[in-house]
Amino acid sequence: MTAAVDVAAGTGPGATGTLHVTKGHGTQNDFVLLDDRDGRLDLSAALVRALADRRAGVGGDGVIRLVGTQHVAEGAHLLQTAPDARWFMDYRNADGSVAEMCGNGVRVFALYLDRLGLWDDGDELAVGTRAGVMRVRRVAVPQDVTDGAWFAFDIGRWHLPGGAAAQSAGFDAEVTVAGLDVARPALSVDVGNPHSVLALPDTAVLDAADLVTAPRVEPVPPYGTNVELVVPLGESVVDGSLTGRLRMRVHERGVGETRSCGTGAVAAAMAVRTWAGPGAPDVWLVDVPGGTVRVTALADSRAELAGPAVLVGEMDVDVTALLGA
Ligand SMILES: N[C@@H](CCC[C@H](N)C(=O)O)C(=O)O
Repeated sequence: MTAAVDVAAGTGPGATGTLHVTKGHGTQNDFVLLDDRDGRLDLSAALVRALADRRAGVGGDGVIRLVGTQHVAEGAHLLQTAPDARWFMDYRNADGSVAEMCGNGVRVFALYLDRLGLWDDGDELAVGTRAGVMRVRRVAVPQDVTDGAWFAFDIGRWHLPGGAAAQSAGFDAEVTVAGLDVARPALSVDVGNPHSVLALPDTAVLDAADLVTAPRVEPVPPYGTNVELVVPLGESVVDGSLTGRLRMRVHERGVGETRSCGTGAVAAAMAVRTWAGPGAPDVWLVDVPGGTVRVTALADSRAELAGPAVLVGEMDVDVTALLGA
């Protein structure tokens, strides 16, 4: 079913009609999904905020619009190199801002396309995003993890914006987190979107962090950043591979504290791997408040993200009531 808002009236105050939405999550990073495959909806920041509102709306950390790739500005470029990327994930944070990428969102989007009968290219599904094309496939659930359907994809190249200097120092920024006493060194990691990762000594300190208050990052990142707090938990053999394990909490740009962040898990694992130096595991299980995801370092500074995706239900939203509240 496609969106049925009165598009002539726009999607700001005064919009009318109903909007059919689906609610889903990946390790409890939750999203409101809209089917706008024909690209008729001009999704306003006001509508995103209203849908994401946990009291007066549907509730979510973000809103994901499914749109035909040919209908978005980035589409022509994406389709030139990946003509099979027919569907684009237009990702918005709960505050209405546009984000380049959402790792948990890609998996939930893939399940949504499957549910709509739009995953029609066999084993692999090409998803267009502002950070490039993600090729999603189904994978087995790792040993000792209980969630249902798992999906994996190569998230592309990650890099340290601070370059070789940041790599050898292990940090290029300082982050002050409420509830923790001092400013701590952090490493900036770009995974298509910006992240700042800081290590904490143990899980008691991690639990003491107040992430209701936005962490202060110096120097101030020009486009904002997502902040990940991590505690390395050691290494063991999982499914035959030496695997590192981390606990992570995250404060997301445009949202606040969330129960998981896929790109954040990649940034955290790659930061810890950088700090550990040669011999560090390629595979990392990242425990977040909402579950566990797996990050695998690939050749050529690429990384794979794997984790669960769940769709929990659908509803028709009265747009006038939503925006009028
Ligand atoms: N939760 C997402 C990331 C969503 C975007 C982020 N808040 C940003 O603004 O960069 C994930 O799973 O990666």
